[in-house]
Amino acid sequence: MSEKKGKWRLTVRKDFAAAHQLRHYEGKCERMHGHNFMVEAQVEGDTLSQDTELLVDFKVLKNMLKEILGDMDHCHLNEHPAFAVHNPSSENIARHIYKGLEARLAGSGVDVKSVSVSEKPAQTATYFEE
Ligand SMILES: Nc1nc2c(c(=O)[nH]1)N=C([C@H](O)[C@H](O)COP(=O)(O)OP(=O)(O)OP(=O)(O)O)CN2
Ligand SMILES: [Zn+2]
Repeated sequence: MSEKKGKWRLTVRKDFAAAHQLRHYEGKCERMHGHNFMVEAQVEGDTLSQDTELLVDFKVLKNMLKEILGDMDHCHLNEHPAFAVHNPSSENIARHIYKGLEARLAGSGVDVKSVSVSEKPAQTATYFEE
C-alpha cells in the first residue's frame, strides 16, 4: 500500500481598487465603474524549509501579491497592458494574478493552486489549472 504524502496549502488575501468597463457587454457594465476587488491566492507544496519550517514565508507571498496588485491599484484596467486585448473581467484579472505569482514562485517548489477575484463578496471568479 502506498503511503499518502502530506502537503500544505497557504492562503493570502489582499484588496485593490480599480476602474474598468467590460467591452462587448450589453448593459451598464460597459460603462466605466469601479470596484474594491478582493483577491485570494492559494499556493501549495510538500516541503518545509529546514530551519524555519515554513512552506513559504507569508510575508514573501504577500509582497509578491502586493507587487502584482500594486501595478493595477487605482488604475483604469482597460488601459493596463494586461487587458489591452482581454477584457478586464474578474476571470481575466484572476488569470493575470495567477500568472504573475507563478512566475515569481518558479523554481521554489511551491505551486500556485488558485487565484480568486471578487468584485463583491457574493460573486467570485477563480482561476486554476489542471
Ligand atoms: N462572470 C462575470 N460576470 C460579470 C463580471 C465579471 O467580471 N465576470 N463583471 C461584471 C461587472 O463588472 C459589474 O460591475 C458587476 O455587475 P453586477 O453584479 O451585475 O452589477 P451590480 O453591482 O449593479 O449588481 P446588481 O445585482 O445588478 O445590483 C458583470 N458580470
Ligand atoms: Zn465591474
